[in-house]
Amino acid sequence: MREHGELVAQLTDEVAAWLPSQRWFAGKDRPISAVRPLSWSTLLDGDPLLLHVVVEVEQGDRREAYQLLIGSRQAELPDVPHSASIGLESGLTCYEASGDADLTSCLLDFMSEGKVVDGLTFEHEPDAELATGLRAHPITSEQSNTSLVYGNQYILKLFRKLTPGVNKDLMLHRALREVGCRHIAEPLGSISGELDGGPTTIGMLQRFMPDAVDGWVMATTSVRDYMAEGLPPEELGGDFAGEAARLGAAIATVHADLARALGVEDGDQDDLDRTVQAMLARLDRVAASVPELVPYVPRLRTAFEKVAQISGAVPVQYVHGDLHLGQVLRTLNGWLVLDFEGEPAASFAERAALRSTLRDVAGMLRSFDYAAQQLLVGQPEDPNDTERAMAWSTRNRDAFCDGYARVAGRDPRDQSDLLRALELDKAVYEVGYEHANRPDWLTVPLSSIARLMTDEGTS
Ligand SMILES: Nc1ncnc2c1ncn2[C@@H]1O[C@H](COP(=O)(O)OP(=O)(O)O)[C@@H](O)[C@H]1O
Ligand SMILES: O=P(O)(O)O[C@H]1O[C@H](CO)[C@@H](O[C@H]2O[C@H](CO)[C@@H](O)[C@H](O)[C@H]2O)[C@H](O)[C@H]1O
Repeated sequence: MREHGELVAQLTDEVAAWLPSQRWFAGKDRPISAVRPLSWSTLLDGDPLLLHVVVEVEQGDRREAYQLLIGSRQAELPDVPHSASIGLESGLTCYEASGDADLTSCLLDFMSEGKVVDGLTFEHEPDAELATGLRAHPITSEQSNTSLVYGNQYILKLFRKLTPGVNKDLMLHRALREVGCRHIAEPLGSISGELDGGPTTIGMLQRFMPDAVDGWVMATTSVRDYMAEGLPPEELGGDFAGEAARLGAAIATVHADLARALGVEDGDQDDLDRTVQAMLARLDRVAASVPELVPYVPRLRTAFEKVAQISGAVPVQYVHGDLHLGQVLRTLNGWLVLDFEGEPAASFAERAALRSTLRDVAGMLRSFDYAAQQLLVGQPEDPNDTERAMAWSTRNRDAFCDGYARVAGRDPRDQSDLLRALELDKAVYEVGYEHANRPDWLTVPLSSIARLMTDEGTS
């Protein structure tokens, strides 16, 4: 089909060896059996060369599509991290090019010009005028995709694992912008290609907030202060509870905006039954690959089955789907919510499904636990540290729920069975996520499950 297919085909073994060391590669739980190119586009020709490549990664019965930006030069590796090097092929140095600012500026230029380049469509949103010629650097914070910041003005997220169709992140950002939501970074452009015969979003451009700090950084700084000082949380300079309450209020506002933009449906018993089935299925799936989860399975099942007995309808709507502290940014003007893509491992249908807003509340409550516990990872067990970490978590979880309740007019803690089950379901998801992505962190969700199972999960 397009030029440079031979180079792409020759690189597959090198790509297979290189993928497992990439933070964004979500298949670290199984060996790779094959890598096959699905499509490639030449974005810059000559020396250097920039190729956009979609590969299918086969791991036993699992097949997933990932996108790569491959740079290739006759010279040695340019100034990019050593880990970017993929291999030498036909005398060319081939490397992951997202860190090569000489190559990546064309992505913004193409969006600004609204170009179609070798099968990829670059667009700006109808009312957006984009600057050109800006150089980009990849962000360094924890993330499942790869984001490039252009001149402190724009941020382009390249979705690594691809699912066919318009990405939910882009779809919900557009809907929220339509209703004037104050808590999102404005969507400005997108890149799409083709996967499984249909147009598929591969990148989204948004306004970059240079003055922003992400919630995870703020929260973990506060935890560190708390663990180091030995003072009650409210006496600390870095107390996070006020922010946690404002964050709760912002999330309730985003939920109301999503409902205004895209509607709310009355949930029924079938919805609850489906929720329980999905929780049980996820539990079985994760327990089958993570033996450490197995002892908790019977009690987790009981907590999930309780959801089917909830009386009264639980309304459903579009929600964020994977809300945590790394998905929210504190700017000078308040909290912004990022990344409405949903859980990276979920299928397209799961991400598109309407859900209870409590799912997002549960996600954020889990994140307060994570922030509190991450300092303990790899440390010898000390009950005092654990107690302090949990005190920080409880204080901030309560503040978040208070802020949410003030705006929503209903307190999420009032639906305790559903909230607890959703939190446990999220923790089960995290066990699977950590097992596949960050095995060293597996103890974080596992210890939460152990605790939630013994203390009946009061928040
Ligand atoms: N508009 C923005 N302005 C400033 N920083 C941003 C913006 N969007 C994302 N970020 C930074 O990038 C990080 C990852 O973004 P996110 O959309 O959550 O990516 P991923 O889906 O890969 O996890 C965030 O935690 C935040 O630090
Ligand atoms: O941000 P993503 O959409 O990529 O979400 C995935 O990665 C997250 C980690 O980067 C992961 O979140 C888990 O770790 C966070 C700390 O790094 C913590 O705040 C979250 O509560 C915890 O779930 C997320 O689950 C995963 O889908």
